[in-house]
Amino acid sequence: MELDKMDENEWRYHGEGNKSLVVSHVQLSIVLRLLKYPAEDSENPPQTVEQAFRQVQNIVDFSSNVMSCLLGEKFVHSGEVVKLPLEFVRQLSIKVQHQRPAWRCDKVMDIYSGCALCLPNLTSPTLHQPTHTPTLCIEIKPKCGFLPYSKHVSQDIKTKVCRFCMHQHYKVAMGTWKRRSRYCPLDLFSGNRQRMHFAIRQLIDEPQNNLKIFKGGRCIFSSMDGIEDSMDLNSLLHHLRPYFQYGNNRINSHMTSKALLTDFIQVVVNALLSAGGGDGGVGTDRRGEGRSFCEASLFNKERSRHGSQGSPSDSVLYRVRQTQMLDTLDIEGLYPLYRRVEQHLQDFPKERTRLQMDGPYNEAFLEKLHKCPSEDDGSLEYAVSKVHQYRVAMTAKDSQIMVALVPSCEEEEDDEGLPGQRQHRDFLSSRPPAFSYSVSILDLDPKPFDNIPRQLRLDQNIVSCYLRSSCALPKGALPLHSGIFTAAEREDCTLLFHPV
Ligand SMILES: O=P(O)(O)O[C@@H]1[C@@H](OP(=O)(O)O)[C@H](OP(=O)(O)O)[C@H](O)[C@H](OP(=O)(O)O)[C@H]1OP(=O)(O)O
Ligand SMILES: Nc1ncnc2c1ncn2[C@@H]1O[C@H](COP(=O)(O)OP(=O)(O)OP(=O)(O)O)[C@@H](O)[C@H]1O
Repeated sequence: MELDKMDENEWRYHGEGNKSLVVSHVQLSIVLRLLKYPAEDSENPPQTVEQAFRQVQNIVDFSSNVMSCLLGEKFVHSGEVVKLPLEFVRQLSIKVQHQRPAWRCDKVMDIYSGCALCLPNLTSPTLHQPTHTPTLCIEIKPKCGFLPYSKHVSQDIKTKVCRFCMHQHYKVAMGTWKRRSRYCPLDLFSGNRQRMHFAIRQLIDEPQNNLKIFKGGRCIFSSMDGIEDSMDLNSLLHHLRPYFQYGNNRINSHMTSKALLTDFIQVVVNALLSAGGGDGGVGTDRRGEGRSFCEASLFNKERSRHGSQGSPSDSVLYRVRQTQMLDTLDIEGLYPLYRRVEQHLQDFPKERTRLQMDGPYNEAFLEKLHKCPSEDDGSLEYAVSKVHQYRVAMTAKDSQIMVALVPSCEEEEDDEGLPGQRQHRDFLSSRPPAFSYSVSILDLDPKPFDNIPRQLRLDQNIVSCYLRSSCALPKGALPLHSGIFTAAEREDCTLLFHPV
């Protein structure tokens, strides 16, 4: 990529989140991730070019120096900061505007700084020859995979029902989504194949912003619009069928949609549980023991109690959850420590730099994170360490897991593998067909220190909204799933017990 010869026609809209917009190159396997600003700031950029550059550099440093150490290098691609010609960025912004979902247009792309993050395109890791099968890619935003165990938790319900399941009530009440998702992160992180299968099935039913599926780098399945559902299961099945019908005894046989979906989910589960050549083994995540089931999950409680050992210790799920669990105090226990730091910074504003509240995210930051007294000794250092740990946990709770799959026969032909990535590659020896895969973790940006009060307010709103919905239901009934199964819900449960 030659930065002085950038042409907007060589880039297309790829996707966006709350704070960045991503475009992909039409030929090379790379993406550019550009910052977004609130639309009201579009006339006056909220930061200088130097600040924007620092923000993007901080993202790279946080990912490569902090998150990569915690999550494992094999899963993390930190990318590099690039400085783009402003005219290119302006033309690009005009070009992609009509493809952006309306609900994301409260923010505009940064056209002033020219700073962007250049990353490998994890959804189309190989340049396909016409004969090659396009890569299938599944992106999951799993959210928080454990129940808080902190003594500071004031509401008992938080130790029984997970944050995601409670948040669903709040999101529907606020009009963010039309329907509640029946996905529960604790099922996905459980390491129990049936629970994981169930969780992914729920994501397919109601993807919200937790699931996207790509084929050859193009998004083929997602909830593109916040309110209207634009995903179509039949079209997804149509895309998947060729991947699951080749080989062995399936060449001429017709798979039912249910069997096709079961195979597909099984391949994803295998990838999520597998390791890239590490030592394997079952997780020994003692802090989460006995608290691995969310009472709002629809998955059969008895079954889950008898077989959820946790994910293997070198799997992506284990690493993400362990990092999330750096939030040891819960926002309720953390907030007073935030106040201690905030008070100190009000008295001594210059200390913000020494304490690395906004970076730089280097080895010294990692050391602050690790060197934390086990008990609160009333010190500023304790508070700073806990705040840093909490922010790292927040990043892990908001990250995405990307699983790229290539049928393994393709892989044998093309010994180059999945270029553009440091590989976590293995063969999945599930029932046919076999896939080779790579697993990555995206969106590892630092969460601002000043966001912490918002976290507390949101936590309170989520819990009170959930408790209000519980009061409206008959005694003993948990609000997410009232126990009265619809035909569709029963169907989902039977899918679990198909022979595999
Ligand atoms: O607070 P949460 O759990 O709702 O997470 C926010 C996400 O909402 P979600 O519930 O996943 O739909 C939210 O995602 P959406 O915009 O809803 O797709 C962002 O990821 C937000 O992060 P940031 O402020 O952009 O850095 C996330 O905010 P942080 O809490 O991670 O700062
Ligand atoms: N390296 C990459 N390769 C391929 N696709 C990517 C890559 N990085 C991001 N994307 C796509 O772009 C989308 C938006 O990116 P990202 O999640 O980083 O945005 P964000 O604004 O930081 O999200 P959030 O809402 O969590 O703040 C992702 O959901 C993913 O589909």
